[in-house]
Amino acid sequence: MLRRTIASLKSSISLHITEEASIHNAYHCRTFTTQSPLHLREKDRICPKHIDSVITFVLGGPGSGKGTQCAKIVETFGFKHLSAGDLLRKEIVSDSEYGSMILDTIREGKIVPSEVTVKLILRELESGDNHKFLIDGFPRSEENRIAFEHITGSEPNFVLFFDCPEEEMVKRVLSRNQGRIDDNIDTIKKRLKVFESLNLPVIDYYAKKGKLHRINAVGTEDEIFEQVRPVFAACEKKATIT
Ligand SMILES: Nc1ncnc2c1ncn2[C@@H]1O[C@H](COP(=O)(O)OP(=O)(O)O)[C@@H](O)[C@H]1O
Ligand SMILES: Nc1ccn([C@@H]2O[C@H](COP(=O)(O)OP(=O)(O)O)[C@@H](O)[C@H]2O)c(=O)n1
Ligand SMILES: [Mg+2]
Repeated sequence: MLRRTIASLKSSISLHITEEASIHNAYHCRTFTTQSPLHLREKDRICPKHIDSVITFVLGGPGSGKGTQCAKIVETFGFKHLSAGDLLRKEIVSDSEYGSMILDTIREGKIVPSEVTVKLILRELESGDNHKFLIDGFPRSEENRIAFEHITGSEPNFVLFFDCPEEEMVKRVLSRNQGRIDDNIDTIKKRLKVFESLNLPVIDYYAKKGKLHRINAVGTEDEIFEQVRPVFAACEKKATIT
């Protein structure tokens, strides 16, 4: 099914998804018509495998501590961690057709086209048996968000936002020491601008939908996790009750 999904995505997703039949091969079940912000008349579909999934988006500026807190959530609550940035970096070294485009985009602090990123995320959602996912660093733009919703037919159960002052983010990124091509002051400045102009609207969108959990990202890693823990504990409790 995964191969079919990827094949159909390759041919159909330039944000003008018209090949309903090919997507329908991979996604059947509930369908209804929606009018999207991109004015696409779409069938919203839910992948059978995702019906019972818990999907959490983890947002925040560069260096706000998303990856660090995701590791703690994985350890404590057994989620599978999908970092959009890591998936894109793996794609660069895997000789993929998109590698050089992704490298250039990351070096410039810009956002990789949604069809590429969503495809990589979908591949991970489809693999393995875990049904609880943390999708870290995604969606980073309204285009990312809309593409995910259209392609998977799903929305996140909830969204974490690590709210961190810029100075602190810059300090953390500059001392991250992971050899990343985008962890330099020039690219960080660009990433912060992109965060403000493209990612904040997504955060606002989920706040308005009542799905956003804002976390104060200043403090020790453990202090921050104590704000994160109740969000997931409540989610576990709800799953036990229902
Ligand atoms: N609460 C914290 N206080 C200080 N440094 C932190 C904290 N959380 C993470 N870091 C460090 O900041 C850097 C960026 O964290 P990371 O989790 O990679 O952020 P993001 O994924 O949001 O870019 C890393 O070097 C990490 O060890
Ligand atoms: N949804 C995404 C996520 C990351 N990216 C790219 O990957 C880079 C690194 O993302 P990341 O999530 O690993 O970065 P951090 O916020 O963890 O520092 C971003 O600056 C973008 O260039 C993207 O294009 N689209
Ligand atoms: Mg990260």
